[in-house]
Amino acid sequence: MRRGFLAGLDTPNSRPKSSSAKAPQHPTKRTPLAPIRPPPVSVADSAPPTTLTPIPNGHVGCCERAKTLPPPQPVIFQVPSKASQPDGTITTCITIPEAREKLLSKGPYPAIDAQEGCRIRVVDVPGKGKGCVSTGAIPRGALIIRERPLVIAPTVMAFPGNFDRIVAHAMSADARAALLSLNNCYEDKIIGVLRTNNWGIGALPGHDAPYGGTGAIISRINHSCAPNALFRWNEEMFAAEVRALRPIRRGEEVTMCYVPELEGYASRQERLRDAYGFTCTCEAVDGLRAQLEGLTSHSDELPDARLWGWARDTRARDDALLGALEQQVAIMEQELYVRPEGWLTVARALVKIYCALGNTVAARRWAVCAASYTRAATGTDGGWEAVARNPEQTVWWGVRVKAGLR
Ligand SMILES: C[S@@+](CC[C@H](N)C(=O)[O-])C[C@H]1O[C@@H](n2cnc3c(N)ncnc32)[C@H](O)[C@@H]1O
Repeated sequence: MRRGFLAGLDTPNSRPKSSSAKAPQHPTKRTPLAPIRPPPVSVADSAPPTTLTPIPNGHVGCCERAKTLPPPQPVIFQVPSKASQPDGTITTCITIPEAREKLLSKGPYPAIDAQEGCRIRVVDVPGKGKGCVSTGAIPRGALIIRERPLVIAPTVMAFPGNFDRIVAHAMSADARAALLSLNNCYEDKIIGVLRTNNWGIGALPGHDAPYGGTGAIISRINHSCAPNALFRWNEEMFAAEVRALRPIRRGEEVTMCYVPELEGYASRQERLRDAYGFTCTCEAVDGLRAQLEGLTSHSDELPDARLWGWARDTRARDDALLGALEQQVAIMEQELYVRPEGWLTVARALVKIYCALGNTVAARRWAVCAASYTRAATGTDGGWEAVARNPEQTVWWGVRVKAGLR
């Protein structure tokens, strides 16, 4: 059974409680498709690692009890310190001494303004337990919530047998109650809650290993294979952020994808069942998703050299580069695909092409798209809003026209 980022480290409590339940048959017949990324490396397949590959953004079935790794030396401490922020959420960090020093020396971290960063509320969602719905309309790229986690912990670690008790003891009564109120699809108490609710935050300063963060509200966000929101760890603020991947209506459920979206339907379902104990019934399927992987421009943006070559090539047609990009756009729209990396490879190239062609309307449209996806992924627009305002100011503007090609 392969689960999250680890396989072969099963313990009696490391399977979701309901994972043995037979999955309901999906109404449509689906063809399993090859994953876009190589399968995760199993720790059990190799010697105990000295460094671990940081997990990509997104949910992971994590915080495994490992039997084969050396005894852990976790340190548990609070960030930011109670003294610096008496009223804010204090994060209980489980890490190694080197990371502790780095994290504490980078602080004090700015306070989180709960009003600025919370456009969702937790409600009961039929068939999913609790979930989050938006309290108002949210444009693409906008901040939905910024939250300091209750706990951050490595997702791969040999946790000691008394881990639950040690962590619970280290936390304040309120934080412990908030953590333990979260959904838990495992038998283990705290490790189970972390595994059910962690979002990948990547490596910590001082420890090149994958970590996950669990938050009181962010961890209530349910999964969709066609999500409308994206998780991001803001290291400077020591906070988790969720941003909109497309415009979200007031009252709409906010969802994020717990698994790689381009992976085949069967594989996504398997991961969700194995790590989170549920079968996804959402609409997003695989019709054309595999083709996104095949389109070179999905992972490799058209290089500027090629764009310049086309822009100055008297024999090339104006639409020579547009066909593949438009095909990709059509597939992404049809498949409800919203990952910024896919859209940005297309949008950035289209801005340049339409600038070269001197097409203000189209250049602006794609610059707005690039700005909002960049904001969703990074928290800033990356300069694309200025391009959207004045595409004529870019170096690409009218290149084909100036070259006497039109
Ligand atoms: C991180 S929690 C999300 C919040 C959770 N629904 C709650 O009540 O706190 C993950 C768990 O939510 C449930 N869940 C998330 N997405 C779901 C979905 N699309 N369909 C059914 N259950 C889902 C599963 O039980 C999963 O283990």
